[in-house]
Amino acid sequence: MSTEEAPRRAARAAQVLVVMGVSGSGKSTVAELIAERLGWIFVDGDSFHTPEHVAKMHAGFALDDEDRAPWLARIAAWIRQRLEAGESGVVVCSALRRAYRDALTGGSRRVRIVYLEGDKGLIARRLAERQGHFMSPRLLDSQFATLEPPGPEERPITVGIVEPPEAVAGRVIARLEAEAARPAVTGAGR
Ligand SMILES: Nc1ncnc2c1ncn2[C@@H]1O[C@H](COP(=O)(O)OP(=O)(O)O)[C@@H](O)[C@H]1O
Ligand SMILES: O=C(O)[C@H](O)[C@@H](O)[C@H](O)[C@H](O)COP(=O)(O)O
Repeated sequence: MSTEEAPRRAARAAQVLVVMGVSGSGKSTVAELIAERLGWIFVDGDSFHTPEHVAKMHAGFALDDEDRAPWLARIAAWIRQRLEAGESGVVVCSALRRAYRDALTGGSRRVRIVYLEGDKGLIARRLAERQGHFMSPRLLDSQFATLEPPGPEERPITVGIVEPPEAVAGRVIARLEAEAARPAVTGAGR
């Protein structure tokens, strides 16, 4: 298969990737590359936050479950719209807890969790260098405390984040391609 054919293959059945992980794990950077390479619609879940919640996080206060519920509902609606329209997409969302991810997937196998896994030290260094973002780097401890890494029953595509973004994105796409070549294993799902 040529490198040009690969993305087209993955795009055949509409699906949505939820790129998750703690703040600074590289979600926005990597998800945008994945979407670009696959030609899928991209949205950053940060754009679904209210100005009040952006200000809260900027001030160094973590969101709680109550804060997050309407944000997750807006992202879930975006996901549903993509699937109903038969469009594939990539959405960035920290989706730290299992319950948040269940709200996003709605139990659909067409919504895939992509987990960017990295250690706190590396991510703290990247956050310290990140410019122009509202999120306070002081919230990293709280992000790790809230994180419930996805279990195998969630069928996550888990990738490390040590390599450059292009390589991390490439690993995710390679996993999707490998699964597309094994339809009997992944199944069409609902
Ligand atoms: N794989 C990577 N290698 C090196 N730097 C990265 C990598 N992924 C992201 N970064 C950098 O780390 C910072 C956090 O990435 P970002 O995409 O904003 O994370 P998130 O969306 O998860 O908060 C950014 O400055 C970004 O350029
Ligand atoms: O659930 C949360 O605690 C917040 O919503 C938080 O996760 C936020 O959405 C982003 O993660 C911040 O932006 P970055 O992840 O891009 O730093």
